[in-house]
Amino acid sequence: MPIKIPDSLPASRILENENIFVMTEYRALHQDIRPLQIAIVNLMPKKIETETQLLRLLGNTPLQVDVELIQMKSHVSKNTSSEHLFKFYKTFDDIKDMRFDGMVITGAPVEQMAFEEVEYWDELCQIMEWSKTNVFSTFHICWGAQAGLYYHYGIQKYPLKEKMFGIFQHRLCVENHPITRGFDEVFFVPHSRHTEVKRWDIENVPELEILSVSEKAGVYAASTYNGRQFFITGHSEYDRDTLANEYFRDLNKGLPISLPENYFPGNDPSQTPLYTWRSHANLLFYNWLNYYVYQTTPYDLEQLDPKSE
Ligand SMILES: CC(=O)SCCNC(=O)CCNC(=O)[C@H](O)C(C)(C)COP(=O)(O)OP(=O)(O)OC[C@H]1O[C@@H](n2cnc3c(N)ncnc32)[C@H](O)[C@@H]1OP(=O)(O)O
Ligand SMILES: N[C@@H](CCO)C(=O)O
Repeated sequence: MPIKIPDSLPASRILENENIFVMTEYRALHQDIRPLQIAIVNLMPKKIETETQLLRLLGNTPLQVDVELIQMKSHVSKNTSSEHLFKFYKTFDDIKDMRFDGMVITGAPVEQMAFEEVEYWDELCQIMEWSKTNVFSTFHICWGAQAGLYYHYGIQKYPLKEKMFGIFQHRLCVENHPITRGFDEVFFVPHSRHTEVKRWDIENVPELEILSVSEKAGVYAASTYNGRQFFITGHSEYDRDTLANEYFRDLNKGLPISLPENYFPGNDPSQTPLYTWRSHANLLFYNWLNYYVYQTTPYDLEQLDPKSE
């Protein structure tokens, strides 16, 4: 939340230079407050698990958040019951005339096929196109980030020789960026993917800025300069045991899988994994919701400007 201090207090200028959010008294008096409208396009197979993970993070602010869960009309989910989807989810047709302050597009286990082979690709493209006019800021995760970078900017994904699997160390590329406010100089995030986007492909797009990288896991976070789109290649939302579940799943199926890096104490899979990315995840979602949604979205969503990429 912003701090309200007299304009002339020395801390005001210092904190403003650090991008710490300082609100003038005038703005504080005139700020209208309403619940934020957030859509979650849930493409993950185990949708209840993902809903819980994302809602835990989106619920960790003093802001009121109204959430719409969105499923794909053009895909029948194998791993989440139709009862659950019928009860709690809407489709794009139901929401296309609405506007949202924020939207999350999740990962999906379809990264090893071409985008165009994904059953719901056309529908997702429709949603991503619509997001330019009907959503203030869109937060893309893992395959969702690859899909967004490809759809909006023509950026390709490439297969990795070995699955990027584990908890990797990251560093910031931009000093005092509001989305990374309060982050430690190095921080840890889970990655679990067979493909990657290349740093130079993103650097070649003038609208995009790289915010964080990992020596081992590559680009972690990028955004448009105006903050209307964020692309996050890791899974900060994952629970303590999500990578363990993926590891044992593949092991039991006889699939080639290495131990997740930097995850089980002593690399012993019988040990409980150390949860080293939770504070990062909370801060990332908190900062997005506060700085790129709540403080900047129009009070009247009908006044939303189209995204200028
Ligand atoms: C790169 C990232 O974004 S990582 C994010 C993805 N991470 C995860 O999904 C982690 C958890 N997932 C899992 O543990 C596994 O995917 C499981 C256990 C849910 C299912 O694994 P499997 O038994 O190998 O495969 P299964 O055939 O059941 O599911 C594969 C998924 O891909 C979907 N899929 C397969 N082919 C296509 C296609 N052409 N178009 C769209 N979806 C497809 C399936 O429908 C299913 O997803 P759904 O449940 O949403 O319908
Ligand atoms: N995180 C995914 C990768 C596949 O897209 C899994 O392990 O299921």
